[in-house]
Amino acid sequence: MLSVLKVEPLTKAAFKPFGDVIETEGSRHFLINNGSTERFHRLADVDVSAAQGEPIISIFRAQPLPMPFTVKMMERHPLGSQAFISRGEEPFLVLVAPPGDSVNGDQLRLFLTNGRQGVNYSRGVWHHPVLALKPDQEFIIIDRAGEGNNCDEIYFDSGHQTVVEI
Ligand SMILES: NC(=O)N[C@@H](O)C(=O)O
Ligand code: NI
Repeated sequence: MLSVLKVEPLTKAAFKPFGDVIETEGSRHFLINNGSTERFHRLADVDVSAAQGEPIISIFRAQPLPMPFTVKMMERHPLGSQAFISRGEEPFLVLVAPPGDSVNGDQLRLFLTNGRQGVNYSRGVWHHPVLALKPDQEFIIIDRAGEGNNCDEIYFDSGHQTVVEI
């Protein structure tokens, strides 16, 4: 059986089961620095303290997958959240499924960011590794360093094929 995933626009409400949308639009903010700066405050929480984890900041330089592609696997980070913020105003794809012991193809949700949004996957949320849309697309990553296995992967058999195309 083959199903083609529908691309959804990324909104805070739609993404709530999976984590946070990191954006200025519609976000709480207030003036600081004597009125010269707007602070868009606590857009997401960095949840990495399980098993004495520590928050780290990295940069990913990613290459796009050829489109359309068949979803072969998903991963999750059971010990920490993971945030992706595109360094340029570049949209990217976000493929997620709710936390749980496994992933059914019909639980997959595919979002397209508007170029001014990042995402913070909550701990344990299934997601596809970063899905860049441009060559050498760079992302600022905020996630966990520390002991323990923080990456579970799940591979789909060829029975139910889910295709991503935009
Ligand atoms: N492996 C790694 O650091 N990146 C993945 O977790 C990912 O979500 O891209
Ligand atoms: Ni990840």
